[in-house]
Parts: sequence; C-alpha cells; structure tokens
Amino acid sequence: MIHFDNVTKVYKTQNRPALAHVNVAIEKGEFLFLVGPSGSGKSTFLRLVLKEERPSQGHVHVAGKDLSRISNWKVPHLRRRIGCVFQDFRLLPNKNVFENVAFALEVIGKPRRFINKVVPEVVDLVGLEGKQHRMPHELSGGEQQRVAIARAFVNRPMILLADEPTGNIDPATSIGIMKVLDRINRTGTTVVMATHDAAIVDAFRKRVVELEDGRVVRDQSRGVYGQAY
Ligand SMILES: Nc1ncnc2c1ncn2[C@@H]1O[C@H](COP(=O)(O)OP(=O)(O)OP(=O)(O)O)[C@@H](O)[C@H]1O
Repeated sequence: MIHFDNVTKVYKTQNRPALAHVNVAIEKGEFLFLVGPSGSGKSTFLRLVLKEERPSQGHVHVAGKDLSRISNWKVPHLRRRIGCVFQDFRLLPNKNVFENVAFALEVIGKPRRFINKVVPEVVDLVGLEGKQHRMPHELSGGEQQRVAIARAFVNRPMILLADEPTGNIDPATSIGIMKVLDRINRTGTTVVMATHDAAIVDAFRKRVVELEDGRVVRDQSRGVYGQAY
C-alpha cells in the first residue's frame, strides 16, 4: 500500500537529510507506529506519502502508483483517499460535531441523503453517539480528537495517517483514541501513526519502525517503543 524505495529527502535550507535511504513496505491493512526523537523525520515521511513533499532521491509508491508519476491535477484525488489526523485536532470551531464530519463529504460533492446516512454511523463508530450537536468547545480533548478521526474516516480512505494523535491527550483518554484507530484499522484501512507515546506503543504491540537522524534503525513486528534488546 505504501512503499518507500531508497528514499532520501534533503530540504533546500538544510544540508543534513531529513530522511536517508529509507526502505519501508507497508501492506494493505497494516498498523504501523513510526517512532523516533524529535527531528528524526517522522512528519517528513508522512508528508511524502501525501505528496506534500517530493523525495530528493528514490521513489514513494502509494496504492501501486509511483507518486513522481502522478500529475499535479491528480494529487487531490490521491489525498482524498488518505485520511489525516493531527495532534491539534483542527476542527472547525463554528460547526458542531455532525457538521464538522459532514463538511468532509460536502467538499467532495456527496449528496445530502448520503451525508445524513453515513455521518451518524461514523460518529457512533468513534464513540460519540448522542453528541452530534455539540460544538467543539463543548467537548473534551479526547472527544475532539474522536471528531477529527470521524472526519478523516468518513470518506472510507484506504490509508489513515496520524501525526501524534495522542500528543495533547492524557494517558487514560489516549487508550480510548487508540482503540478507535484500531477499530478503523480492522475495517481494512492501513494506519500509520507517528508518535512519541511510549505507553501507547508498548500497550498495542503493532509493527514499529524507528527513525534516527532520518534513517530506519529498527523495523519490528509487534514492537515496543524503546529497544527491546
Ligand atoms: N519544511 C522544512 N524545511 C526545512 N527543514 C525541514 C522542514 N521540515 C522539517 N525539516 C527538518 O527535517 C528534519 C526532520 O523533521 P521532521 O519534522 O520530519 O521530524 P519529526 O520526527 O516529525 O519531528 P517531531 O517529532 O518534532 O515532529 C529536521 O531536522 C527538521 O528541522
């Protein structure tokens, strides 16, 4: 589903590569934790998947397509098939839960009848049943992140990218957020989650890819946050 083939990324203003000779193959339906210290290249990895950045060397393939061969006008179509969740939720403050999630479908022209059917289903899936009419400021941080996940997933993307989704959330609430991501993964969506959250990584025992100075220093199935040896 996502293949990094000897990918190096050097930003114009930097002389050290943000990613160096990265080879990673993530198959359809996998759940992968991307770990590593601040500045190790995790966000750069995610941005390359979205074609927000281009590799300086090597190739990134998503769903069988070499991103360097996707023309610019097709990039929105690629991004539509990839859901994104961030540390800071990024909800629309003047829209309620239903409207925040519905907005993701409105912008791609889905009919109202379809929106009215699927939005409540996804709101339930993320554990917010009965809260459709709440405004973001009437929700806890964990609940806001659930809305953000619902919005990212409502279009049934093939891939969900999560950049520090539990970064602003207390540990107990983070477990609930992880369970939602796990539930989404079980529907067949490939999930890649960049995180510093050692407790979460250790509790969920998924594949772990560790970056250090832009290099992959570990790729372990059912891994833990720190070195297991
Ligand atoms: N747009 C940019 N322009 C120039 N350098 C950048 C840019 N984005 C990231 N970098 C540099 O690339 C390296 C990797 O950064 P990146 O944001 O990918 O790391 P990260 O692992 O996601 O860090 P964090 O956990 O702090 O988000 C860092 O040295 C960073 O300063």
